[in-house]
Amino acid sequence: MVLTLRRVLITDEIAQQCIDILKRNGIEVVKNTALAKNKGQLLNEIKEFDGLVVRSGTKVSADIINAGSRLQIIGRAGTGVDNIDCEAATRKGVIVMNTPGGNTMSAAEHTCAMMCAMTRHIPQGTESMRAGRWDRKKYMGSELYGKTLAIIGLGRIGREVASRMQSFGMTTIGYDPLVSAEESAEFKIEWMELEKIWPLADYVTVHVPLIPPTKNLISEKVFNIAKKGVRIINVARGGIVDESALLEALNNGQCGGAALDVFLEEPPTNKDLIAHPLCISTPHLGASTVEAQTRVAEEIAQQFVDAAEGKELIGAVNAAALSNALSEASKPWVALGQAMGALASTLVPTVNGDTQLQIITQGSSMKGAGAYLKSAVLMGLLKVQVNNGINLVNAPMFAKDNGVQAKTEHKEGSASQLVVIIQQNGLAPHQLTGHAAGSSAILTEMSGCVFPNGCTLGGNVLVYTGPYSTQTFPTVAAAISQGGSSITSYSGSSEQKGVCYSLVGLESPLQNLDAIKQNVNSVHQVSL
Ligand SMILES: NC(=O)c1ccc[n+]([C@@H]2O[C@H](COP(=O)([O-])OP(=O)(O)OC[C@H]3O[C@@H](n4cnc5c(N)ncnc54)[C@H](O)[C@@H]3O)[C@@H](O)[C@H]2O)c1
Ligand SMILES: O=C(O)[C@H](O)COP(=O)(O)O
Repeated sequence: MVLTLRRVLITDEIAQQCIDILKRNGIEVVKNTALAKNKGQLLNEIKEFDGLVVRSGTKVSADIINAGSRLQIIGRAGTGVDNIDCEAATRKGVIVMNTPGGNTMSAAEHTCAMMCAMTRHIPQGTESMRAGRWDRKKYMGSELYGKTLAIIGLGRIGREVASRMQSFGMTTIGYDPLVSAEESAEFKIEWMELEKIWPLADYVTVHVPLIPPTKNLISEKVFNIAKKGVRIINVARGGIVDESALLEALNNGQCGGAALDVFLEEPPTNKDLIAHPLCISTPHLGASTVEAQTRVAEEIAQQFVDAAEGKELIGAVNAAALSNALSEASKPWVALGQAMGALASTLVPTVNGDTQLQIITQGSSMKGAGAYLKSAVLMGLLKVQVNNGINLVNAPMFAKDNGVQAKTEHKEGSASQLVVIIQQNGLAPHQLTGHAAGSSAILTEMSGCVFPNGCTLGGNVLVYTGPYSTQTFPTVAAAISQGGSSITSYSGSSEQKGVCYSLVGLESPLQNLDAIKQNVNSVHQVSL
């Protein structure tokens, strides 16, 4: 899959470095931040661009993505991709990428700053002095020292917040379903289940993505079992803290303070929450530092350039297979997977909901390769049927839509190889085996028939079966020549149960296979 990035549209405020890097690499850039708030115009404009760069301000909905007839890549200069319909992008084969590490420090520092400011009433004190008051008694604070901070989400930002607040003398406890207690202990965070955390925490800070399990994570139920006066910090995403429950808890004293950088709707519509004397807030400023903005602008631009040059694909959130397809070591394996998928499609009457695939990686160097080779095999398998732009990004989704079941398995062993088994209900399974040699994809076995010298896969290939006969190849060769093509390679397999496979490389595809059909058991034409 080659990206052709000629024109890129930027619809949010991004540092100049992004534009400079893209332009230096011959990419035309249009920056129009007004489009973030004008969906109608964006729907119209997007048609003219190959790439789109946004921050959190532009809602990249399914209709915008589908209107982007030449759109190939969406870049998020930042972390959260919840403003991008990633499912719609994947379905259309559009890569979504972000720059997750670029603003970690800024977001962590903002979290800590808000925690301090909330605890010592700094915004309220500033406001009162601006109003000419000297309210020393009203703004009595408390110490962070000795208090317990619960960190929900122990990823990049959560860990940075932990180390900073530990230096204030806070005890850090936390939860993350993907981080073990042992790993968490390495960051001096005591891992606990959420139910245990709530009654212990003086402060709760959330650093999770907004996904269905984290929506309203901090709810009325949590406030009911939390320590009276618990303070809440949200520099992650609006919607993780239930804003109505928070307001209610601030009003009834169950919550002693809130520090919010992000909101369910931005700008926020819950004015009573923002106006509450115990709530301090900032307009989504977590990543708004010169350093973070420079980093994310440079990173997203460089990632676009590298992807366009086919060098590497960094930061793609919906294209694991494609990321691997650009690495030198994986490239021939991805090509092999696609070719074996296409050959597998010739072994069943039609690929449908009855089709089951088993993708087996063998050899220690292939451990973990199943995840991306599955996309490659599915792309090859479905390519013939799905005309509508199937690629390594959307192949698993098309497979799911078609009811194709695909399982991966890894087996240890000294030799590295890929095995694809295709089966349909009531029919015998067929197995294909292959490996990569240098930059070539080699098929060694097809349905029990062995290619003694291996068959190098690629290009337009005619696959025919029949009993071994010295007569068959000359008649097929004559038909190819009459059909206006010529032969570039030939591989014949051993005979198994009276059948052998022949793979004939063609200079150009044939329009009609009728002349060949008369002389063989079966014939298919595939592009590998
Ligand atoms: N306010 C800002 O300007 C700003 C800046 C940067 C990032 N963010 C946001 O901060 C959040 C965290 O960013 P990050 O870079 O640390 O992400 P990350 O991916 O490094 O960490 C997120 C962690 O949350 C964990 N998690 C997922 N589901 C969970 C659940 N149900 N309970 C507990 N933990 C769960 C994940 O396992 C992961 O470890 C994201 O929502 C991001 O969009 C906001
Ligand atoms: O997820 C992120 O990276 C932050 O929320 C920053 O968003 P922003 O780029 O719109 O400031």
